[in-house]
Amino acid sequence: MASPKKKLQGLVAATITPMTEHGEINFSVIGRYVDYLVEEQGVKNVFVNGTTGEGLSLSISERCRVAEEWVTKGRNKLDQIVIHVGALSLKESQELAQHAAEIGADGIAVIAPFFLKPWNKDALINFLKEVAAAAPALPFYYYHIPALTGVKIRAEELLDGIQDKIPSFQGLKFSDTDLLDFGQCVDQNRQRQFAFLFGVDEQLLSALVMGATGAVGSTYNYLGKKTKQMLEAFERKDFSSALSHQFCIQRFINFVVKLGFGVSQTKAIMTLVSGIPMGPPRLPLQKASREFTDNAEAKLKSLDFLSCTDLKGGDMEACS
Ligand SMILES: CC(=O)N[C@H](C=O)[C@@H](O)[C@H](O)[C@H](O)CO
Ligand SMILES: CC(=O)C(=O)O
Repeated sequence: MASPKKKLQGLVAATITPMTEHGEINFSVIGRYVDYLVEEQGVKNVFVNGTTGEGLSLSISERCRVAEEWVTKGRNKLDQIVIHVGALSLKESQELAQHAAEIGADGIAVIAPFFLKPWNKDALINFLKEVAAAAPALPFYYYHIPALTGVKIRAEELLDGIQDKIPSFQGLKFSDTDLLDFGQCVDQNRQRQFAFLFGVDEQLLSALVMGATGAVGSTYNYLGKKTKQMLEAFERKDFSSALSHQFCIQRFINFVVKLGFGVSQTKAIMTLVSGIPMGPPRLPLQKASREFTDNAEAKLKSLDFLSCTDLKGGDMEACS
């Protein structure tokens, strides 16, 4: 059985894949990106080539090169680097898993194949098992994101007996709002040392109550520090501060969701907050509009998520 050096816990940033204006991957800024996460956001775990990283929009060789760059630049700086290796083709997924093992990644994660879909638990488990077997020494995480894959097999059902089939199974990344399903994953696996990583950043506090051991999300790229304050308040059982922090984060996410929020917008926000050019997304996604970026910037400033000198105290709505 694969045994991670340390259980994956706390915040995990779902990394953005930086691109040039011409749509090529901008490998040159990944080193700076690692330093920014560690030094400015206090985030030391990353989830590479997932939804936010446009993993499914990259070629296999690009995915390998991105993974290599994170592993190289993250060495001695990051705690854990998990590579998403899900693909529609089992062969490609296995190739990516093997590659992740070769370069020394700390774990692999896989989504359900989403074009020709597994229609029941056994079909999905069989697919996942074959991918995991290509990198048997690497901790394996199932990435549950039914709204995007269309595969609605409940995580609770999938986890039942999963280690018998996939000995390297170490945890779940749960990107859904069904807290009954999530809570039952935790409740039914109490004896096992699984990582339960929640993936809906605006609802993380509810998932912590249900037993989440960590979180993977796009907003931890730029709200990592803020979210850590919430985790710390929760740890010390100061639930009223934890709730204030969650509401503060919600005010921002609610604002951008109403404007239309996705990977393109995440790239624009991260460029603003970190100063590192993340560039446009790759087609079929389209670049966030100037209007979006201006509105997001004003909101970030008023919530004090972005240092600013041009706002008067009266215009601020910063939370403690
Ligand atoms: C669909 C999607 O990309 N979900 C992300 C991770 O799973 C989240 O981090 C969201 O971006 C975040 O919760 C904001 O809605
Ligand atoms: C949010 C997340 O986990 C992803 O981008 O894959």
